[in-house]
Amino acid sequence: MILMKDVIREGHETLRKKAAEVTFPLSAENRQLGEDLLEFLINSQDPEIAEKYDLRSGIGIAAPQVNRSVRIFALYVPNDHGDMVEEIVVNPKIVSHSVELAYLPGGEGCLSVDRDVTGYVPRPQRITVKFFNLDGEEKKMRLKNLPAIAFQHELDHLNGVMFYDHINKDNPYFEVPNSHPLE
Ligand SMILES: O=CN(O)C[C@@H](CC1CCCC1)C(=O)N1NCCC[C@H]1C(=O)Nc1ccccn1
Ligand code: NI
Repeated sequence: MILMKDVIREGHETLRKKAAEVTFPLSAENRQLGEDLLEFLINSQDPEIAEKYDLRSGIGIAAPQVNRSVRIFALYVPNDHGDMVEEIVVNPKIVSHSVELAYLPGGEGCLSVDRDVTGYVPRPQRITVKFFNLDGEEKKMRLKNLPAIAFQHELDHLNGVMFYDHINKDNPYFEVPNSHPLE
């Protein structure tokens, strides 16, 4: 199982690399990696397991965060209806996005960042994405609000981008035009 000791922190060069696409059929280790990433999220949101193994709660985690520079991440995040978006995402692409932006009113954090970085991280509120599952089947999905923000935060990790790269330097709480805080 993935533990916090396996999560690399800012300053580690892998967090700034562009991760490589994976080919199908997946190698045994890439399939296991995808399963381990999702398992980490589920564990991290279980109070007993999280306390037992000292896990920081996560709604997403990307392979580069455990020092594997491949285009795989997992999501385990509630949508607006309270249903969990539970996905192992391989070779993702954003195919279209809204003009409207959204951001978490409390800003974003990251399991690879052991400090609070204040400021809004504006991202398209709605996205249409394409990716493959572990079996190489292509999936197309429309996401909005928290699942959309999480997907984009994880996709950033595959491109060596950290959430604070998006924060307006001059005014971290800059009310980005056409953007809405997620209530
Ligand atoms: O790359 C992946 N990571 O770095 C884990 C991050 C990913 C999320 C950050 C913003 C969007 C995706 C993560 O899940 N967190 N970051 C550290 C604090 C805890 C946790 C979090 O934001 N939880 C949360 C947020 C909103 C609602 C409910 N829970
Ligand atoms: Ni992160």
